[in-house]
Amino acid sequence: MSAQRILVTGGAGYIGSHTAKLLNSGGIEPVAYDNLSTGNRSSVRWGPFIHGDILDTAHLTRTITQYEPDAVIHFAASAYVGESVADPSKYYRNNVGGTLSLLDACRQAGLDKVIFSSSCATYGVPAALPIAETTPQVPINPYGKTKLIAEHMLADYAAAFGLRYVALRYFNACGADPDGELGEWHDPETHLIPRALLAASGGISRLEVFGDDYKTDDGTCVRDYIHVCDLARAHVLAFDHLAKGGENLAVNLGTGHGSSIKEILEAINRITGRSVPIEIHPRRAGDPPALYADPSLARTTLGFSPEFSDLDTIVRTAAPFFGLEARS
Ligand SMILES: NC(=O)c1ccc[n+]([C@@H]2O[C@H](COP(=O)([O-])OP(=O)(O)OC[C@H]3O[C@@H](n4cnc5c(N)ncnc54)[C@H](O)[C@@H]3O)[C@@H](O)[C@H]2O)c1
Ligand SMILES: O=c1ccn([C@@H]2O[C@H](COP(=O)(O)OP(=O)(O)O[C@H]3O[C@H](CO)[C@H](O)[C@H](O)[C@H]3O)[C@@H](O)[C@H]2O)c(=O)[nH]1
Repeated sequence: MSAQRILVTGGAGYIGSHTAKLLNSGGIEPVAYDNLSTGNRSSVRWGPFIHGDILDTAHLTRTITQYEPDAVIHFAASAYVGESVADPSKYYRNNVGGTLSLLDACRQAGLDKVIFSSSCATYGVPAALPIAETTPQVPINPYGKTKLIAEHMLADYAAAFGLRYVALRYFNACGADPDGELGEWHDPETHLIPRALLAASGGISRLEVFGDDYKTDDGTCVRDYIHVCDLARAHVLAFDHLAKGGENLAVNLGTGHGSSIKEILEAINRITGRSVPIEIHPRRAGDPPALYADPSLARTTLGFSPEFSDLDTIVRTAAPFFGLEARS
């Protein structure tokens, strides 16, 4: 059998680069295809880099024809909830138009396996917790809507053209490569944990905490934080699943456990010895109070369970990128 290879759209980004590293360590060559709009060229180190846009169907088709990958993992997208409310055009173009372009390139070039980055944002404000895959998907912002439309596109292409897919609905990605080779590098950074670490290290004066009057145990929002290395491994398992002829799937990737913002700040203090200066701000528009997964379907279908997703490991791996030492 020839060596295995996977096209990784968004391979210069945060989750894409961690996944590329893991693929490479398992003997699968990742071919990163990225326009570097939010990704970093320096994060592509484990396979070829193609500078291209997913909206360019002809370029994608040529790339697939040239490299003959066994599957594509489709990370490339715009991924800021707030920005999607302010500029829905960008999100429908890049996330819906871009996914359509990719699926058509796959069809033209005869590539039939797609692993897709979906999101718990497709559920909106869930009626009940934990969130199972059967929970109605009623997104409350354009970002979540574009991810849901892409899931519908996958199902329709599967029915009409025999496409095979796994849609992975990530909860909150966080943490960094334990070897220190990759981290979460966004500019501007909007995610909670990197911003809290920036505040702890003096990179910003304080963390703005968006709301402390939610109906949660301590008043702050609760999220299901999953380590990026666990997410990366789930993609490898999803590829194995499709390669073995497994059925099409849409599964949650979370831990099943929710952590509040205050618990995150306590973990940072425990691991780094630094306290995070904070300022309480009003609630951020569109933030559900609590989101956490029922992770059982990913376990039974893909054999996936998180290994790195306890708060201490998350902070311990992320802290060095902000010049903070983790206490042993
Ligand atoms: N980070 C999270 O917590 C989270 C949660 C749920 C889902 N997701 C999804 O996971 C995927 C990866 O997220 P991330 O956090 O690594 O984001 P990221 O911004 O670090 O990575 C996205 C990558 O896609 C590239 N890209 C964007 N538009 C492109 C285009 N038109 N053509 C080619 N490349 C393009 C960017 O340059 C970047 O390298 C996204 O689809 C995102 O929606 C992320
Ligand atoms: O400076 C900050 C940043 C965030 N938060 C709060 O921390 C929590 C987590 O916020 P993030 O921005 O880190 O993450 P989100 O839950 O908003 O978004 C993440 O999960 C979404 C699904 O709900 C999408 O998939 C999205 O791509 C992904 O970043 C929220 O309550 C937010 O209000 C703050 O208080 N201050």
